[in-house]
Amino acid sequence: MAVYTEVSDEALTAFLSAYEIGTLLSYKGIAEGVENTNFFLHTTVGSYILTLYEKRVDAGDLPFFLNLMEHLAARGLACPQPIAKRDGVALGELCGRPAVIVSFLEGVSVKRPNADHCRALGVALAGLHRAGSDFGMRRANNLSVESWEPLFLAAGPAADTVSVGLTERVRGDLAVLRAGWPRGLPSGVIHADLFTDNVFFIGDDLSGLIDFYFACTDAFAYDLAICLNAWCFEPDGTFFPDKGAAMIAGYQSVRRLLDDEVDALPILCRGAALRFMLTRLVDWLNVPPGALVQPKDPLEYDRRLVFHRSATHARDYGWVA
Ligand SMILES: Nc1ncnc2c1ncn2[C@@H]1O[C@H](COP(=O)(O)OP(=O)(O)OP(=O)(O)O)[C@@H](O)[C@H]1O
Ligand SMILES: N[C@@H](CCO)C(=O)O
Repeated sequence: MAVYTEVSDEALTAFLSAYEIGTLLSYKGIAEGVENTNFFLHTTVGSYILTLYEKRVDAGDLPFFLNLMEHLAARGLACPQPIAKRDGVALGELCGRPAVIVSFLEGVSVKRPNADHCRALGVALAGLHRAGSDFGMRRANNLSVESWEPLFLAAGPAADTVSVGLTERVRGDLAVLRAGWPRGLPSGVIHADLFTDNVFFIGDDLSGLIDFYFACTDAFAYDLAICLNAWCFEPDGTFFPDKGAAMIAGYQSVRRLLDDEVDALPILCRGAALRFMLTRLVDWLNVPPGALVQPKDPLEYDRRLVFHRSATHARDYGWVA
């Protein structure tokens, strides 16, 4: 359950009075997710998602995220659409937090994706990169390589209480990643958090993408690396080459990877794994008192890093020429 900010009936009713979405029938806090506070809203007009943005979302970035979702939907991508208030503005404030209502997407996320799911995700990811190619706004990735050492310092010596030797392992990764992080790769709008819980399927068909609140301007192949980490490993760190191969083939059926991107894939995957291990580690060590949230296990990504440290070529992830 990720509800960091409680919302009373009275506060929500007052908030909704600025919208033309009917009368509130019910609302419920949503269990999934760890970053923001989400409620399912059911009104006399339809179903919606109300999001109150929490610590990792800078209110100044919300126009980028909201305009991006509208831009992508206008190019046929199935993603939530911000609902504007009567004044034409989608961004509001509720219980002291920036708040937005978006359209509800049907579909379910898959907990254990198979190779077909991975292929479909690869196709959708490349489609997102293409649809975003003419988006007029930019946003730096504030969770890229430069942020990882400050994140690790925020975890501090308590890191080794989570896993013996974690500090030493992370220092080794940081040294390699800082020295070899690729620059100048083909870049543009990326999602940067396209985990299985942010992708919906109806039957075997991918039906929607959500949670664009880490979207930014960065290397397309880094987005693929994030997805390889999130979709092609077991929690114990086992990598499934058939899933990686399917995802990369799906991606390349829409957008072929350049040689530089292929060469960079192993270090991009290692960096992506470290990024999510570190944000999970900080959250694991800093659950706000009273927050209803189940933090995600950083060691799932510590175990993925064992695989990445030994990978030397994109072939290790299922890429074929
Ligand atoms: N537009 C939507 N339509 C349907 N369900 C949605 C929508 N947006 C969010 N949800 C539901 O709410 C859950 C949490 O949403 P979201 O992933 O955006 O929260 P979060 O805190 O950012 O989570 P994460 O940990 O993935 O970053 C989703 O897993 C999904 O079940
Ligand atoms: N999808 C992320 C949470 C949002 O950063 C994770 O699973 O660690």
